[in-house]
Amino acid sequence: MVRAPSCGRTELLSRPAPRRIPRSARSRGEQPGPAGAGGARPAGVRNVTPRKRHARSHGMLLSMRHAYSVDTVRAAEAELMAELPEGALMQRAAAGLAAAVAGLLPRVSGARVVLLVGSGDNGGDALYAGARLARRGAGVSAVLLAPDRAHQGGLTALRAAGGRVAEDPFGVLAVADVVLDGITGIGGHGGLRPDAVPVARAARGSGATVVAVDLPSGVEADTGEVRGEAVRADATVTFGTYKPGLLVDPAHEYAGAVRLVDIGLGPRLPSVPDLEALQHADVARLLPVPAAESDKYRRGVVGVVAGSARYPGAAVLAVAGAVHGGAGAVRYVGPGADAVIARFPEVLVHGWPPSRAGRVQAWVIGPGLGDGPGVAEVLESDVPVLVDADGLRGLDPDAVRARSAPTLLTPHAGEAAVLLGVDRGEVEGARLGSVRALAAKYGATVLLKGSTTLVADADARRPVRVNPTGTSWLATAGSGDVLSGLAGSLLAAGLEPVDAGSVAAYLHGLAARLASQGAPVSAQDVAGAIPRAWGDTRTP
Ligand SMILES: NC(=O)C1=CN([C@@H]2O[C@H](COP(=O)(O)OP(=O)(O)OC[C@H]3O[C@@H](n4cnc5c(N)ncnc54)[C@H](O)[C@@H]3O)[C@@H](O)[C@H]2O)[C@@H](O)CC1
Ligand SMILES: [K+]
Repeated sequence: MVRAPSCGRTELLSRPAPRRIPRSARSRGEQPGPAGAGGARPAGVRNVTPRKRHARSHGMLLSMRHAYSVDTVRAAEAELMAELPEGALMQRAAAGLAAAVAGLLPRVSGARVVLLVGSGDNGGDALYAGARLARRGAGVSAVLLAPDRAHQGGLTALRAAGGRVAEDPFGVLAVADVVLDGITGIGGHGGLRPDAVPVARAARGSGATVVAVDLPSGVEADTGEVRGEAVRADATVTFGTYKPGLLVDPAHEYAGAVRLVDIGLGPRLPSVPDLEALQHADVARLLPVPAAESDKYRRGVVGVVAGSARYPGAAVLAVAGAVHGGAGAVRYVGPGADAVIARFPEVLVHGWPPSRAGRVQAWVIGPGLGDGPGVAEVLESDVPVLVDADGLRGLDPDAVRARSAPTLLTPHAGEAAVLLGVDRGEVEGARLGSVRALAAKYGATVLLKGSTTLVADADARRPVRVNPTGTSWLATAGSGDVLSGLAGSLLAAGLEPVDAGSVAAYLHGLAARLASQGAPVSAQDVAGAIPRAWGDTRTP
């Protein structure tokens, strides 16, 4: 039996379990490395009571998780290596890797460990970690994908520790408990090469727990793209810092639970990362808190233009998100006023046009709007505007660029593809590039919805935010409407667009997890759980 490669969560599969950990039992996320690295565990939120224990056990009280590009990592590593004895950094990586793997095994002694070894230092990490495990009594076999170019020091260490080179790769893989994927790390590009594909597939099909070294081989570290075949890991042990690909789909999906091992890189990394993920403490810090003398205008009033004869429910759901989003009041303009009032009597409803609805500090326009009017008019206002769903159709970049106040666009991949004039698959495959391209095209902040929602600031120098609380239960009709109302409310409360978008995505995902408890959840349930999610982030 092998422990669940939870890394970020400490559960052990306590009953006899297959050597392969079922996906449903795998957690996703990170925790500080054994040497106390500054990472955070996943915002996985399954066990919600008692709250404090839950928040702590998920590491969500820690703040911002950062990811850096390969070039930045290499520069930081070079600086650090220049001050350390040769090979010291790799030994740190290998020690952290071996410790993480040992933590997955009930007993290291007697465990069957297979190393997939490529031609670079990623293979070196695997070999040195294999040597450490072999010294503790594991049976370690190395499958060399490029025998002439395998890391010589690592290979010598493995042999000296009693490990061996496998003569029958598929034979050893068939009976492995754990496979370490050391084919490529940050030096890999373009998916697995053909010779690596059969062994990667055999590892996946073997029932062994697959642990990726630094990154799942075959994924693009900088972008999260997967351009060919890649290793599907149950867990990834990454060194020094997260890489963007570990946090962004589709690569994120290949990484399994991610654990960060501290190799001392932190002080060498720039203060501004390429990508960042909020954690509980960050969200708690950003959430608006009404002051003693606050009135509704000081707290912010959000106007919602949503719904149509065809989609009346969208109005109710967008308003539901807005009501729970921290603004002092919600105004509604559109054909769904009766339904909105029936559900939320506290909402102020107004006749057309939006410009005569009274003072607002932010507008949300688009959910369920159909072909309804209003986008051009709302864009002319001098307050922040969030444009979602139908409001995005035919959206004029010049009209957005000409605005005096910020704009937040919240497309899903299909809508983003139309705005960019590309196929939906292109956006889904290259989410980071797509969200940046959209932000540049519109001069706006863009929230690209998905399992790893991304928020790119209008200012390209700022890091893209990736949301860590996403859950597939959110793929339900109307959940985007709730998100737009929630983000709009936060905009009205005075958050910057990038904060409003990323905090809304965080609360939205957390609310879905709290409401779902692993079962299907409706958009209304998600809206109803926002206050719990809000409170959860503030729980010390
Ligand atoms: N630089 C350092 O100080 C440290 C590096 N470390 C490890 O070193 C790794 C980077 O090592 P390298 O720069 O040697 O690069 P990698 O080992 O990641 O990969 C480069 C090698 O893989 C081959 N390759 C590239 N694309 C491939 C593909 N699609 N399929 C198969 N083979 C492919 C290349 O020909 C090259 O030989 C990190 O990911 C990390 O695991 C760690 O030991 C920590 C310290
Ligand atoms: K790897």
